[in-house]
Amino acid sequence: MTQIRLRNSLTRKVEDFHPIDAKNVRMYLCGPTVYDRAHLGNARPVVVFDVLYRLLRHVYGPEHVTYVRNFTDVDDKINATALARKEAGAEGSLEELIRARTEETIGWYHADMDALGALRPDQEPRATDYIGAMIAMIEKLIEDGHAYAAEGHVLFRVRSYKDYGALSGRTVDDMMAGARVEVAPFKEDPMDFVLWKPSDEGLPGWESPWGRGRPGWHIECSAMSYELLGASFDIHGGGIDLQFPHHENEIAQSCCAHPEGSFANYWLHNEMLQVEGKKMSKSLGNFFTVRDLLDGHDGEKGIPGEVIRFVFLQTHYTKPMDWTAEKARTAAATLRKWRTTVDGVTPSPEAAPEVIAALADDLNTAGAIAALHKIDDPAVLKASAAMLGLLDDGMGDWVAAPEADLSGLADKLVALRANAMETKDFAPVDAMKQALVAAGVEVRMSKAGVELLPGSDFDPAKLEGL
Ligand SMILES: Nc1ncnc2c1ncn2[C@@H]1O[C@H](COP(=O)(O)OP(=O)(O)OP(=O)(O)O)[C@@H](O)[C@H]1O
Ligand SMILES: [Zn+2]
Repeated sequence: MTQIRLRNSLTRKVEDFHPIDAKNVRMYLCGPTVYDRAHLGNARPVVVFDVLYRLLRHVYGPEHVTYVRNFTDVDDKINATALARKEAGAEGSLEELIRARTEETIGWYHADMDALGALRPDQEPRATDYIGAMIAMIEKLIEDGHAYAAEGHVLFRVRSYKDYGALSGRTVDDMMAGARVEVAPFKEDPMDFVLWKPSDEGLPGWESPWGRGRPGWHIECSAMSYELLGASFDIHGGGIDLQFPHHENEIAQSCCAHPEGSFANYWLHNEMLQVEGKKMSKSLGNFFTVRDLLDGHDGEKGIPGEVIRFVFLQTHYTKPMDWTAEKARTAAATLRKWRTTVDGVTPSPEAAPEVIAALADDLNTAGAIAALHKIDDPAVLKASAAMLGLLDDGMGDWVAAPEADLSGLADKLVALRANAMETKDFAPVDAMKQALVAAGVEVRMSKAGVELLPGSDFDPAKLEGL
């Protein structure tokens, strides 16, 4: 059996992965808060953990892996969008408008992530369906002295959990110095965080032993993962931005409420998609949505989901990355070439061992892509690309047969270059290159010859007159 190795944020080391039960390998990923369209950064964990899911299914068998990703459907931002609609004159109660907003957003999320070739998780629990489980967990924490009720709130007593900070590798005092902790009169300690809080009149709320209210964000994941995966499971994932405080708090809650378990044994964090060195995020306003990119926006043509996926996979998940149009162009050219090769081919039963080995080595997706480049057999290429969610028959619509005769143009460019060598006037070569690039064709010139590869924005009409 292939030995998977993963970088565990808990130990900060790449470790051999040993599941608790090879017949039921269990993974939990923090999902989106469903108040608006996902931005491109939100898609990175989805693609990264989709590759891990595919690898686990390959190694342990598809029926032996359980992948859970939640929807956070209770949140101030959801309430705010519904309130704004109500104020704008929308029909229905606020509750109905909130429900409509979350339903709509979940629909968008599914459509966008499907377009990126991500498999749906086995379970996609919604927080609002698990409020009872959250209340039960909070009651247990109070009973055991790890939490206390005050003024309609329930707070987790951070100093009651001695390992708090282990995931981030920092002490409580260090964390306090760096974090924006909310000081409130009802808190015993500023580090204590909310498990339950009162709901304002007219906003969603549930009856509880502490009055009408709603859960804090962190307890949602602890309760849902416990209900669906148990007190101990294998892998917990999310973006590095969630490591503190969200994941630190999840660990504290789960380990204190269920000391019989270990919660998650391996923690995996993806690095951020950045824009000019800063995390793409809603709050910084430096984002574009996955849908904008897929459909095209601001005069730019749309980028196929498969191309977006390929661009993500060229950077290791532990490294920050930028999105650039240039990366998309090169990715499209490669995919187009491969798609021509595998057209109509039945995939071989086995993926190439080099591709599996690269993925098993802490999801070395760039290494796996490099291995794909070396495969000669189209049937093996197709089977191997599937490990990365690429070259799927259902995702190839964007590759229309190029109507223009690119090989004729390549010959012409070779001739122009030969002539330019004689005359020392390279202007005609440059002009033709520019025209090709403007038509969405990638031009690769080497001593051996010229290769012309149509990208995702290839427009044969622009080649007229060349
Ligand atoms: N720029 C990014 N790059 C990679 N992953 C990201 C980025 N921004 C958010 N994520 C991840 O997206 C997932 C969903 O997060 P969440 O719903 O909290 O995002 P959000 O609140 O909409 O985003 P933001 O952080 O922009 O406010 C989380 O796993 C988070 O780590
Ligand atoms: Zn979570």
